[in-house]
Order: sequence, then C-alpha cells, then structure tokens
Amino acid sequence: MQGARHVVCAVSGGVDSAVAALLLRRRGYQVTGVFMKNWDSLDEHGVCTADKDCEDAYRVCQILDIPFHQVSYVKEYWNDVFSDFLNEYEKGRTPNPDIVCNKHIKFSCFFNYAVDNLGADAVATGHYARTSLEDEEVFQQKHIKRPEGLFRNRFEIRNVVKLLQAADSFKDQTFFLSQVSQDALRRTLFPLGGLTKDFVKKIAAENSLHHVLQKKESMGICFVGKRNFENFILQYLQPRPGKFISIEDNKVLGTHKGWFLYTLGQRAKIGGLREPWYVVEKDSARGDVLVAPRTDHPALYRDLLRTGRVHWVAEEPPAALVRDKMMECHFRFRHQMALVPCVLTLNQDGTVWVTAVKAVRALALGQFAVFYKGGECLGSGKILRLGPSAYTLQKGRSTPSMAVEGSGSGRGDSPGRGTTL
Ligand SMILES: Nc1ncnc2c1ncn2[C@@H]1O[C@H](COP(=O)(O)OP(=O)(O)OP(=O)(O)O)[C@@H](O)[C@H]1O
Repeated sequence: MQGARHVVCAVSGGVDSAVAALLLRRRGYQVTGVFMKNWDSLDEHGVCTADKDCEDAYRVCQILDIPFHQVSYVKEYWNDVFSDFLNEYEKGRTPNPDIVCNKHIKFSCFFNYAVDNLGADAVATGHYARTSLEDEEVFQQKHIKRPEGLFRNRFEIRNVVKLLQAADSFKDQTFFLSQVSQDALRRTLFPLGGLTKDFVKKIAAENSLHHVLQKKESMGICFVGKRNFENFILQYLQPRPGKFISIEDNKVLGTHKGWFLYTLGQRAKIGGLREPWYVVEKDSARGDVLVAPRTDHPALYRDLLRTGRVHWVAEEPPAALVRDKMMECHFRFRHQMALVPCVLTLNQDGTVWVTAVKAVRALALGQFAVFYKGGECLGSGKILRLGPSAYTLQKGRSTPSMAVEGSGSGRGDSPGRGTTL
C-alpha cells in the first residue's frame, strides 16, 4: 500500500493557514508547511514583518510536527505584482495586488515549487473558498472509507473544477482567487471552505496555536501595512502635481501631488476646505482630479463597464454565454461588497460588457469585475472602460474613464442596449 498523499500547505504565520494545516493532518495526509517571503522591507516601525511571520509559521509547523520550508519570491513579487501595481496607479487605475499575487505567486510560483520540488500531490491554503472537487470528496468520504486511488483520480480525471464560494459568506475569498488557473485549482485543497472564522479560531485555541490567534487579521494592501498610503506610494512614483476641479462648475478648488493618490469614491482632502469632496474622475492626461460635493453624487454612479479579456476559472467561456452571447449573473468589484445582478455581453476578443441592473457607486478602472452564478465564482476581468454616469449623460459630456484603453477597443461591438461610447 502506498504512503499517505503529500499536501504542501502555504503557512503564513496566521490562524487560517495554521488550522488548514492542522485539519489536513487530521485527514491523514502527509503535510509540509511552506512560508513565502514576498516582500523585503521594514514596516512603519522599522520591523521586518515577514521575519516575524516566518517565525510564527515555523512554530505552527513545530506544534503540528510537520516539515517546514521557506521560499523567497521577493524578485517574482516585485516583477509580477508590485511593478504592475505601480504601473496601474501611474495610468490612473486602481489595481488589486492581492488578486495578481494569487495568480502569479501563490498559484503559480508556490504551486510549481510544491509540485516540482517537494513532490506534492496537492497544495492547500487557508483561503475561505471551496471547489467542486472538494464537495465530491466529502460526499464520497461520507459513505466509504477512502480507498487508495480515489485521491489519485481526484487529480487525474480531467473534469472541469469549479471555484465555489465558502460556507461563511462574509469570509468568502473567491474574489481574490478569481484569476487562478484551472491546473492549479485542480490540485488545490481549501480545508477551511466549509467553516466559519469563529470555528477556525476555536480549533486553533483548542490545539495550542495561541500565538497565531493573537495576530490581527491582514487588512488592506499587505506591503503597505499600516503606513500612510500617500507617503508609501510617493517613495516609488514621482509626484505629479495637478488640480482638484469641481465636476459641477469646473472651479479649481486646490492642488494635489498626483492623481494616482486617489481612487474613485474616496474623500479628497483639499487644503483649506472644510466641507468634504469626493473623487469622481481622474484625468491622467491633464493630471486633474475631478471632485463632487457629495458621497452619493450621481457622477459616482455607473451601470456599464467593459473588461479586458476575462479569465474564466472553469469553462472558457461559459457555454451559455457563447451560445446566447449574453448571460445573466452577478458581479462585484470589491471584496465583501454585495453581489450586483448584471448581464454580460461577450465580445469576439474575449472581453465582456457588464450591464448592472442598477447603477453602482465608485466603479474604477483597474479593479477586477468578478463574476458569480449560483454560488460559483466564474472568473474575472480587469475593468478597462467605464460607461457614462447618469450625471455626465445629463450634462452631455464625455469623461476620461470612458476613453478607449488597452484591449476592448469597442470596435463594432456594444453592450446591446443602444448605448454609444
Ligand atoms: N507569506 C505567506 N506564506 C505562506 N502562505 C501564505 C503567505 N501569505 C498568505 N499565504 C496563504 O494564503 C492564504 C490567504 O492569505 P491571506 O493573507 O489572504 O489570508 P489570511 O486570512 O490572513 O490567512 P492567514 O490567517 O493564514 O494568514 C493563507 O491562509 C495562506 O495559506
């Protein structure tokens, strides 16, 4: 009889991956923990947080009595994630480095290392997500003792694997996994997919994993940490001074150090003004940031966008979308925002138009539109073009974000509702 199957678990030093590794051990797998060092600098207090996290990850592996490895993807992270992050900001977009990191680092570099160097049968992470395979396996294990060979079939039979939302819908992290490849997903376990965060913490407490329980949840962009975003980004991008301009009367209200410091919907602090103003447009060509006087200003609401080429997790693209050229589903463009019903229209170049049933606040170029249908995360595409806001339509003017960008040039296709962009 063969030995237990080998699962390499990404252990970050946090509670989720610690419990993921613990559960895998309990399921009888041979587990190895790997810590990835992706960012190599000091935090706002001059402490290298990666070193502290690595120590915590090492302790997790000691407590669980599993082998520990550390790998450095500092160079890969810089080239594939951080450079993209800076480029996107320079273009006036709002990037999502966590989605890009999962695609290029965790589910590519780490996945390949685990399989090729450590001989893993599968990898695992502490993400709150599920796959269609996971469900099948649970079902099979309920009725029969897992025979040898079942595990092998699980990874070798070329069934399409779906990415499914976690049972804990508040913690669901499929948004961040929406660009993961089918090959990696096929060999990935998400042991926390059926659990709530509270339950995960309880398991950690009951199993001597107190040191990871005390850590704070990772929030925001990991490499920025608690630092002031403006100070952080200005270490890497040259200031590009420009004007704050009121969208209502084109009045110049003040100056800023660079449009890349602002995201749509964000409150802009304009020197000397006490009343709040909100960013509604960025004109990277002129360097201006257009602002509106209310957080719910109609200039912030749009119901139409176009993505770049969509990455479909399971079906490339969904058969119904190919057949009908249109498909109803839901989307979100920020983690944990409520899902928005929408209609997708497929273009020949693999991009899609997304028409939301009602206008949503603060859609921004560069964010990912992530698509869902019936609990399944279908995939995502980067937002490269926005439709007009009700306000701009009413005023009869075009805005910078409506300009053609990158792929998705709008050649001869339309969202199918008579909108002209
Ligand atoms: N530096 C790292 N080294 C190894 N694995 C990592 C690292 N960072 C993240 N991961 C993996 O990715 C998963 C999701 O990470 P993320 O930071 O988004 O979530 P989290 O809820 O804070 O997870 P955790 O509590 O395990 O830190 C982690 O559970 C872990 O499996």
